[in-house]
Amino acid sequence: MELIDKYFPDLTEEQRRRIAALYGLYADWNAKINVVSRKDFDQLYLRHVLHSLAIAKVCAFADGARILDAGCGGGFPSVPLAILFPGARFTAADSIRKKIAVVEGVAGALGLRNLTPRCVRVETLEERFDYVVSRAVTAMPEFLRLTWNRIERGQAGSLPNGVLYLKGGDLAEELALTGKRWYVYDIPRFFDEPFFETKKVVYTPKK
Ligand SMILES: C[S@@+](CC[C@H](N)C(=O)[O-])C[C@H]1O[C@@H](n2cnc3c(N)ncnc32)[C@H](O)[C@@H]1O
Repeated sequence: MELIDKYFPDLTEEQRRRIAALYGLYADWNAKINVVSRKDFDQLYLRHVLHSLAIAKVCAFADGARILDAGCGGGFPSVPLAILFPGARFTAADSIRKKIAVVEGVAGALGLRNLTPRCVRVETLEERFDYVVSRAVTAMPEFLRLTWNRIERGQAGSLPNGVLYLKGGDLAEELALTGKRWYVYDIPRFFDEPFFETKKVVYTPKK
């Protein structure tokens, strides 16, 4: 929790309580359904919670913003973001039922009413979103094929609507293949921990 306080010193009591509760909730769920690699579970706050919150350092979502977490697995990045932005509305989508069961369990225990877990393939969704957030789902050209049509033009936060994706390593070639203009934010601009050394938030607006 100190790690989160270090970079997000202005959390409300409710946000702190919810973030602090994540460890116990994921520990219980992960014992039943493995959604967070057991070898990095003791680094849950660094590798999963803080990593997810890097998106918040790039874009602040307005109240009412509609955000899709495409391929959310156990709820990253959407669960930490939904705690941080209680006025925004998150849809956490994954095609694997047992992963969605974990997200339902965690969100239910936290009383996180601004997050809706959905067991669905994202390319079959019919509703529109202001932003798509994601981590570790598929290569970017394919990811955009799955999600781009779901995004509505506009601005429901500090950046124009678009895709915000957590990525690592050298991505110039992969991003170039999409034919879109990308803005790359190195996470070490926000967080000091060596874990983030090569990690980035990449963003493209829906124009
Ligand atoms: C490596 S996991 C990452 C999970 C989470 N985003 C994280 O970073 O912890 C990739 C997830 O994407 C989901 N996924 C892949 N393609 C999908 C699709 N077309 N629709 C919904 N979920 C998908 C998989 O089921 C899997 O849970």
